[in-house]
Amino acid sequence: MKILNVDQIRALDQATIQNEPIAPLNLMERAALAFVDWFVDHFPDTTLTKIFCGLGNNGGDGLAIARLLLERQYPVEVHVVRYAPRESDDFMHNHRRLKLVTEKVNYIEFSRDIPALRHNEVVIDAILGSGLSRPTEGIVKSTIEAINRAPATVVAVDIASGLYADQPNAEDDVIIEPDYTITFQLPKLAFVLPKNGRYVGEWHTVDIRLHKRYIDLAPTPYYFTHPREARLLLHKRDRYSHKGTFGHALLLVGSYGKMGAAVLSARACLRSGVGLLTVQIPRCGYPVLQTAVPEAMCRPDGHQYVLTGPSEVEGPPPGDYTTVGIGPGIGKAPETLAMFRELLPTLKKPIVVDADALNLLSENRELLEQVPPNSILTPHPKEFERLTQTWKDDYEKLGILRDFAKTHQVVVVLKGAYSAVATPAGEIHFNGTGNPGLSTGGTGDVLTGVLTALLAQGYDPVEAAVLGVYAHGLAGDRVAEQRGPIGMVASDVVDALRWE
Ligand SMILES: NC(=O)C1=CN([C@@H]2O[C@H](COP(=O)(O)OP(=O)(O)OC[C@H]3O[C@@H](n4cnc5c(N)ncnc54)[C@H](O)[C@@H]3O)[C@@H](O)[C@H]2O)[C@@H](O)CC1
Ligand SMILES: [K+]
Repeated sequence: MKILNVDQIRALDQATIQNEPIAPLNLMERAALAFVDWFVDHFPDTTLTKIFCGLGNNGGDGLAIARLLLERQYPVEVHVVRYAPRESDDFMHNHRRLKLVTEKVNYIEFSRDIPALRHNEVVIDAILGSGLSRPTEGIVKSTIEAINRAPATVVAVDIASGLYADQPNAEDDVIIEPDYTITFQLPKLAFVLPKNGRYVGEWHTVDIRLHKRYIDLAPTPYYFTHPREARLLLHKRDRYSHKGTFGHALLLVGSYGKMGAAVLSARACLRSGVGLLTVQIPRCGYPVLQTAVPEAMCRPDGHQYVLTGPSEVEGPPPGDYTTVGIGPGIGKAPETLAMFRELLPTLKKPIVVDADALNLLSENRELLEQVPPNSILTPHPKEFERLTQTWKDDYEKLGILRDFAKTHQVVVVLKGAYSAVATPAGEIHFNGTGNPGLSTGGTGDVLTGVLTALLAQGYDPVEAAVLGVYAHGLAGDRVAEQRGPIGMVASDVVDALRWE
């Protein structure tokens, strides 16, 4: 699904109002209803709910939510933060409507008006939404600080008050730290940026039937991979297919002391549907690989400890394989660099480049030009920084990422929470699967195996990256569900891969 910027979100609201057509007040009612449906499902017990409203349309949503919850017998307290003399029209309409249901609306003008908040209460934050245009200050700031100090559960309407939807906040901005964000229709860019984690919490979109045609036509470089979209990428298997149909991949992996990386990438490659797999490892890894991964063919390198290229076992040149995956555990020995340098010009089809192969690229930048177009590079942020430059915030990082993918015509998977897949066309697809349990040694090697397998099966490289990252994260989520994230190891992730 698309991620739109604030101007586009505003235009989308207007397009919905004009084209459906629907009165703005009714659209607000629809948004409030969608929020309340989620809320009632999630908080079925009628705990005391304190709703904090600003004076714009986010506040209007809050007032409508208050009325709808009161109608459902929820004990609700409304607190309007009166930071300015004027309210929006739809705020005023909803204020009048609320007054028909309850007399009790509280106003916060001074700090002493801020109510106490207890741990068994739920706070709904409807102070500021996507209309945020400056840092929070005065009574808005004090109210947010009080909410953040409180032990109550906090649910933000649309976006946490004080958080910009599509531009960086200053370090000292005061922003709501919600447990949940319930946002309308589409996620906001701010939600998928690592620095904002605590200003988003767990986020969900609720459908308020905004104008589909506007969304379809709106230009944006940013996408979030919906599970439905990821599943659609999966190739169906013909019952008459044979192992040749799914390609023959070559993995160049491992070195003395890092043969685990070779095993993990090989096992993940096989578990991701590759037809045939050959793994080239330094000679010392031969018994390891033949024992741990009997399904793979093995090409022992001429060198005992590191990869150098030549092998005693006859085989086609790397360029003849359907694809090549290189990097996990290979180290940076001069002989390995020499091999890499010789190898690249012989490859014409997209490959997967990871780990130490990326570090070799950073240290020998002229090699970047030799990487076959549409190859997939899978750096974590440190590796990406070495490949490019440092950034001052997540937004600048996205710019650098898009430029890099476009300039070098490669697909870059920037790993982390919400891994970002940058395409040669300059788009970025954020992934939502995965959990902190994946921050453990070897999970990157697993991803290399997954992506290599998908390329071998003929997936378009962008689709391979989007689907592979999604499936890898989902496997991690399955493991975390079964055994918790802390004890998760990379082999578990291999075993939990499923393609359906
Ligand atoms: N436009 C629509 O049709 C819909 C809008 N919806 C809601 O409307 C929200 C956007 O509403 P608004 O555009 O009124 O904006 P907000 O409610 O976010 O902000 C209200 C006003 O506060 C002022 N403001 C900005 N930064 C401030 C700050 N730091 N301190 C104090 N005041 C500040 C701005 O002048 C803005 O007009 C969305 O987040 C969403 O919750 C929903 O009802 C869905 C439909
Ligand atoms: K809000």
